[in-house]
Amino acid sequence: MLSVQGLKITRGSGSQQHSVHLPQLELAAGQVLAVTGESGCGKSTLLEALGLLLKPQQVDIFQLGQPSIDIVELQLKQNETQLARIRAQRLGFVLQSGGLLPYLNVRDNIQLSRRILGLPADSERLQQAIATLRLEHLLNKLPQALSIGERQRVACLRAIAHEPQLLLADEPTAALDPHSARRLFDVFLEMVSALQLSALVVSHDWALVQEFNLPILQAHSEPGVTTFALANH
Ligand SMILES: Nc1ncnc2c1ncn2[C@@H]1O[C@H](COP(=O)(O)OP(=O)(O)OP(=O)(O)O)[C@@H](O)[C@H]1O
Repeated sequence: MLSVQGLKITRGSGSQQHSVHLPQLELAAGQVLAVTGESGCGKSTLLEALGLLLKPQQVDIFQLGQPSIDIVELQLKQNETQLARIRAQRLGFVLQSGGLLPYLNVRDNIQLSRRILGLPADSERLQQAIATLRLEHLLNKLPQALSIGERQRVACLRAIAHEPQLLLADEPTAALDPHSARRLFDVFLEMVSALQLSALVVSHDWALVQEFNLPILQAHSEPGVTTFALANH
């Protein structure tokens, strides 16, 4: 669950300044939104703010998870310890860069977030997802021995392995062929439904977004300002 009102983030300064606004967003458990907009409009910036990696200049309401936590209060109090704990427990990230740890094999990369939280390293759900994404034969390999697309699939699985409440994925299918991209979305949506996560997925893949009938959070850009709002279906 995610509830946000009056979110503003400003990056850069002077003529390079760029503001990203999210006037309102309510995301229920089990709901997925596709985030779309042109390159440089602020999609990653928005995800970083919702992922507590970037503190917004302004935000009126920012509630996260179940039971709901008041992020505004924690940010006002600069309670970095608690914010870091929420990031680790409740959030899952798929970064554009993949972000796998190069010295851990695929199995350890996937299990890392579970181990950090003291959960059993493996779970039946995780095994199933590994099988669906056809990653079994890669489990003992290091990331450098994987193709870009394989790394991206591992990064996606790692983001949901600890069963977070909010998944933030930045172009998770960018490096995948259409068939693998579809399979990845299948796994995502299955996990979202099974775990009752909320998810925001940045995607330029219109065909995929339409095929899965995802509601869209659309960027509306003017010079120096981007506003995100739900698109009418
Ligand atoms: N660390 C930073 N410091 C200052 N400005 C930044 C920083 N990161 C991004 N920007 C600027 O903020 C704006 C939004 O960037 P952002 O990466 O969020 O866009 P995006 O929509 O995700 O782009 P893309 O689709 O190309 O990944 C851009 O003008 C970018 O140059």
